Amino acid sequence: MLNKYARAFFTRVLTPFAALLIRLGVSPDAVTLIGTGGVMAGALVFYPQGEFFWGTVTITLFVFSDLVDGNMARQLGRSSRWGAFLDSTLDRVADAAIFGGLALWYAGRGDSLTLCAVTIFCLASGQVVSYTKARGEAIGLPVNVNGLVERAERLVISLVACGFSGLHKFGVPGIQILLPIALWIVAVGSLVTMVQRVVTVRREAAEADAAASGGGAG
Ligand SMILES: CCCCCCCC/C=C\CCCCCCCC(=O)OC[C@H](COP(=O)(O)O[C@@H]1[C@H](O)[C@H](OP(=O)(O)O)[C@@H](O)[C@H](O)[C@H]1O)OC(=O)CCCCCCC/C=C\CCCCCCCC
Ligand SMILES: Nc1ccn([C@@H]2O[C@H](COP(=O)(O)O)[C@@H](O)[C@H]2O)c(=O)n1
Ligand SMILES: [Mg+2]
Ligand SMILES: [Mg+2]
Repeated sequence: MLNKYARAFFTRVLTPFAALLIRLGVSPDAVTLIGTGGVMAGALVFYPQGEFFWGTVTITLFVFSDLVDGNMARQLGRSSRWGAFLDSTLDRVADAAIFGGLALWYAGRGDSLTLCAVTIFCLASGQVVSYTKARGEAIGLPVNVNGLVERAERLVISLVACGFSGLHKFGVPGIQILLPIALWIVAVGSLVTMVQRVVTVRREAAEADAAASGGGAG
């Protein structure tokens, strides 16, 4: 949904910044790599210590690089297969760091085995959601479904809740409840999305196989 409706807005907003980076001689791959490094650092340094506000601020500064790198590649007329591979692969790394950092918090001083498990489920199911599409497309299917909770939704729900939960440390009472609520929403939403994509791939695969065997018989 966000990918459909918010992308155009962010493309407009980020295009001048992407153009500036190009003029400075920065490459799209460098933006992809630095952005991922920044997200990983924010997540793995701050979240395991329960510093959700500063972790989220750091991650937010870098996560938009994922919209800038593709924008730069398109402005340069240099969108490439390698760039698409690098972008998607490092998305998985960044997501693993975000939910991994939160899982480390709950496994340690956050002291909740249940929320640690829910967070690990968010991490794993998010990766599987992305894999279903990548694998479906790799076997030649269109995978004509995005599903309820894509990556942008997973990130926005988790990061907004994390950032606000972090205000607890600045004296806002009760606000830390937002993070567990968000993690449950992302977990359930990712499960639904996984099922939506698997069902779509199953239908598309059956149709493609039927068309292929029908074509062979004729
Ligand atoms: C006082 C309170 C403190 C608050 C602290 C700050 C809170 C900040 C909160 C949030 C900021 C969140 C920003 C998140 C931005 C996410 C941008 C992003 O990375 O989007 C990813 C996506 C890129 O698409 P790709 O094509 O590169 O990726 C594909 C995707 O990963 C596929 O995954 P799948 O969906 O299948 O699981 C893969 O399959 C594929 O391989 C891969 O290539 O970009 C988009 O989707 C575009 C839409 C971006 C929409 C961003 C919306 C940000 C909106 C709101 C920010 C809200 C801020 C509110 C703060 C409130 C605080 C007061
Ligand atoms: N280093 C990169 C990163 C991305 N691309 C191209 O952009 C597409 C992704 O666009 P986003 O707006 O989602 O970032 C990707 O599929 C590549 O075509 C690139 O070439 N090099
Ligand atoms: Mg990108
Ligand atoms: Mg990306």
